[in-house]
Amino acid sequence: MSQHTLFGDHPATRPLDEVGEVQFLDTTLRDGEQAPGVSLTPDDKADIARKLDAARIDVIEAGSACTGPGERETISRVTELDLDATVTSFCRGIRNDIDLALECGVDGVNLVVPASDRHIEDKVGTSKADNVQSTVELVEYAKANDLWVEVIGEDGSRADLDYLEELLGAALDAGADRICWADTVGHATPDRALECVARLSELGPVSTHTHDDLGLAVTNALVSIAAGADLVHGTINGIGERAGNVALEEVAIALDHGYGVETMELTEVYDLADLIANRTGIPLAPNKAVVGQNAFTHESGIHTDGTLKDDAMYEPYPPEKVGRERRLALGKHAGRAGVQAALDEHDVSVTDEQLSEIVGRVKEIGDRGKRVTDADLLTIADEVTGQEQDRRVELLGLTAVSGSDTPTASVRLSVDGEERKEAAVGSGPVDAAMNAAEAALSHTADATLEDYHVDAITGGTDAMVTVEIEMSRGDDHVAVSASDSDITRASVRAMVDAMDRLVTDEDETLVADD
Ligand SMILES: CC(C)C(=O)C(=O)O
Repeated sequence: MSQHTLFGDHPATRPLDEVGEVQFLDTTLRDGEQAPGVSLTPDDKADIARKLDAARIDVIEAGSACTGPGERETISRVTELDLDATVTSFCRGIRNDIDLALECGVDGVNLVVPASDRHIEDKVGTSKADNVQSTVELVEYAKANDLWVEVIGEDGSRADLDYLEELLGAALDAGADRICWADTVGHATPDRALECVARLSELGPVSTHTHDDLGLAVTNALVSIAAGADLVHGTINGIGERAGNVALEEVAIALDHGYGVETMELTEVYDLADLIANRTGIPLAPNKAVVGQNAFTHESGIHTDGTLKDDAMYEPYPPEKVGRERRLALGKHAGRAGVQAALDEHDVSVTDEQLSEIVGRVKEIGDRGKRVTDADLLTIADEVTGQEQDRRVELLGLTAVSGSDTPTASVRLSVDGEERKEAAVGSGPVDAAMNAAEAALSHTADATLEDYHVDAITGGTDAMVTVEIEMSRGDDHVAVSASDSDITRASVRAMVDAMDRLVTDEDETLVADD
């Protein structure tokens, strides 16, 4: 027996490293969109679906056709993309829901029928026998319309298991392609997941749909696979009702890293997570597994030193595997090795004594609860080495106007003593001001804004905000932060400071030729 058997030698489990193919059904566009406050436009759904397809997701549940005409338009946008993935709609146990799904041109339906007494009697108000009968008729109807059909027993983890077997067995007998065990309220412990999925997998192909209310969604998905499930439902970033669905990227990396089982294209994971965070407005927690900002960032002296000696010292797998890069951050736990590495990155040479002083000053900033950016480090290094340079790019003035008309902004900069003024429009005042600053600087140097991030430091409408940006120019990267009570001013100041750092080559002429 393999060492990789969950629950030891429980007769109902199979070794995860011997499971062969495991498919993914992504429900970011349906269960993910059911997270409070999330509403995706047709363009959002089309962009996300394209990315999911590029990441080799097998089935994309594009929405619930019964929601209304707007939702049907978004599902149709996805079906028109002609993706490799099977595209489905969620349908309640109502014939009209299947008709509405057919109008959207889907390949299949995820037919949800009640499974627990609570759902059958108190929610739907039917009997167990009628529920089986209507499920059979709905499956036959959907199959007669050439649809791929998965039948999901809602609240399956709280259902009577004998009844769940009867219901889903009848669905398979009526022609359903697969059945799904749903832990609708994230209530199951791993042993309950094992018991249910093992029994259902005796009937035919089984999917698993787990929620994270007990923080067990990934565990229960893995246990389900060990018990016989061969398709996992989930969302990217784990968004979804309440505490969310299982995060597919976490299941994917656990299967790959722990058991050598391949599922989705892992190198697409980070871009996908970023896109979904942006479009749904649900940010990624910094400590989120796989895709959080800190997942491959090392700050403490001991970890940075270890990582510089051996990349794998404090990482289970390399960041490139999931489309990311490793970062070494500076803060109160910084050590000499980390600071030296950061200085090397910016080609700054210092003596041992100067390094000690720089480390001390970096720690002081960290002790005040602040992150130490590249710009902070370079300013400290300039002061400690006595090589303070005159600024070459400075912000002289900024005006931004927003209201019911298109937001506009103008900025006035000094570049090597020459005054530059530009105006621009944007999607908001910050965007307009950043566009204006970019226009004023573009005669100077081609730089790219890589990252932009805002944090409110205090509460209230007069909150201080810190804007952190990362810019690159050729091979040079610089991270800069600026704090202000005005978010537009903080953004432009950060951008101008970053440019000032990126154009310090002494031989470069910044004044435009007229
Ligand atoms: C599959 C369906 C009904 C679902 O979202 C759930 O049970 O959580």
